[in-house]
Amino acid sequence: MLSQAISFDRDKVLPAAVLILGLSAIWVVLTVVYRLYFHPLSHLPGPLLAKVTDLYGGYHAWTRRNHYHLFELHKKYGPVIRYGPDRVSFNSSVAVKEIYGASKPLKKAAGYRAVQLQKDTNNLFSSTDKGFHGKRRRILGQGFSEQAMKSYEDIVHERVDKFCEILTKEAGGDGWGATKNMSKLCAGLTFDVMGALVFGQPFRILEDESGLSYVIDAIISAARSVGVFVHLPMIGKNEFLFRIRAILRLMFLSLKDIKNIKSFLTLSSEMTKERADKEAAKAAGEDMTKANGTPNKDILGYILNAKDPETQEGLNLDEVWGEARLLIIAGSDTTSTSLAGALYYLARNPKIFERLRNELRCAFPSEGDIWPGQKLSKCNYLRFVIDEALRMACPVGGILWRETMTDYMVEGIKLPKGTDVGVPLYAIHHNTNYFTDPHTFNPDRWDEKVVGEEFVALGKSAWLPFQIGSRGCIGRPLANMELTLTLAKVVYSFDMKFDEGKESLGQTTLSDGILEFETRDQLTAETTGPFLRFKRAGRA
Ligand code: HEM
Repeated sequence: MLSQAISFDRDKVLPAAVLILGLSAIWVVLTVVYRLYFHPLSHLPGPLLAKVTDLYGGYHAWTRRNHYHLFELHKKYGPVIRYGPDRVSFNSSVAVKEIYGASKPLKKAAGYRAVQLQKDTNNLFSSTDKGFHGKRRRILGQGFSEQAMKSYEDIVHERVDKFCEILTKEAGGDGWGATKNMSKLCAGLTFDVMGALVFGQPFRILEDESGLSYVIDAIISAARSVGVFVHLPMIGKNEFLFRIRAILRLMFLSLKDIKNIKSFLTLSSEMTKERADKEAAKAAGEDMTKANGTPNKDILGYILNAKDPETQEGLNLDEVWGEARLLIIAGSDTTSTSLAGALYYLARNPKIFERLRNELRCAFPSEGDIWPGQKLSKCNYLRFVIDEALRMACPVGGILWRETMTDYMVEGIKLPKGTDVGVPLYAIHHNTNYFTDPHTFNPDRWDEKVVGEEFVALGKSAWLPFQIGSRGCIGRPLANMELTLTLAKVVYSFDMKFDEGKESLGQTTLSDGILEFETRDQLTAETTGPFLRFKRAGRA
């Protein structure tokens, strides 16, 4: 009986399986042939596999060297590459304007849904809907106004001073402090600043007192999967894959990572609730303390009270929590990468370091006089050093995909509706059409008096660490405040040198043997080092 049943099943199942396999194989072959020879983008150059499947880009995102890979590919294939069946990468400033400029018929690509932090709640960063984004940006924008920025100065200043204090902690008889892994220390600073600015209380990671340094690990590990998913449009487009993305994420996480992420979720939820309760308990404005004659608040203080100027709607607690987490994530890694990058290039270039110190010492009688504001923004060389660090070690070095909402032309190339397009930031920042010797750290390239107005304008057209347009970085003024203040204070007061045994850590060698500070791209970046030692410097 049993053998009869099996043979009966086999008689039916086998041909069905063969049929399904056969049809699938035909479907795969037809899809490949279509994508290679008949697709509207089939005439564009690019790696064969990328033309056939998005898994090619997904794989390179997984290696976290996608930005370096795109740079090499553009060198090989030219300014336009097909980097997925329906994806095109452009390496030109014309494309920057046509893709990211204001009022273009493009929106964030479907891959961004992967950045959605809560199940069904979008945030400012993840939303692909222009209407939703406009409303949300009007609300969050109130936490980044000029007046708001002024009110944050005290908090940032306090954390930067703590950062400086740590540099020569444990100094020996020769005055040189113990070696510091600057990626770690800069992350401590920027996470502390974001904790203080978002929730009104620093995480105190710098002091290593609070036991909250796991927050950094949690965010870095969570970013790994996001950095891959954002390059896999199927995760945003296919509802099933989108719903199971939490399970897919497990492939990128260890048990420790999961524990850290869970703890961060609980912590941020509790801090948001606590902050909202405080705000509710007081009349608006009652919790302001005076600093420099301006009201002192944190970002949640603004967000909790903010209303969309057009609709008068505010955010509910869940939405506030989502935005709070987004701000911690978006505002910490990015700024710490730029800071670590700038310190790496300053340590590598003692003449540039000295010139910067001279500028600062002429501008300020003592370190204590360094404060955000006009005097600091007039330090042009400091600005050039930061802009150059943001070019070389761009914290978001990959490609930020946008989807065409109609048939659309970029660089004269007709793209069907639904095509993902973008400009890879690392690649354009190292494009010789805009930057001579692009792998050389040269702040003078931003000085009109040295290279001329035209040349600076050319560079600026291809410099977009904060992205441009309506989806550009909302936190740019805050990042600028942190970067200028920290670098000014460090360079003003400290000598620095590499730890000789660890000098080569945290660097990468590109294909032609060029050495650079390594950024491991996972939408934002993970970095190591530089490993530096500091000593309080006397005044000549
Ligand atoms: C040097 C530091 C920073 C760099 C290089 C940077 C870079 C960027 C870039 C390239 C984008 C566009 C991303 C995209 O199109 O997908 C962006 C967006 C964003 N950034 Fe930053 N960022 C920095 C610091 C900050 C800080 C300090 C904050 C918050 C306090 C912040 C919050 C955000 C938010 C919320 C968005 C989404 C804006 C929107 O879609 O409207 N960033 N950033």
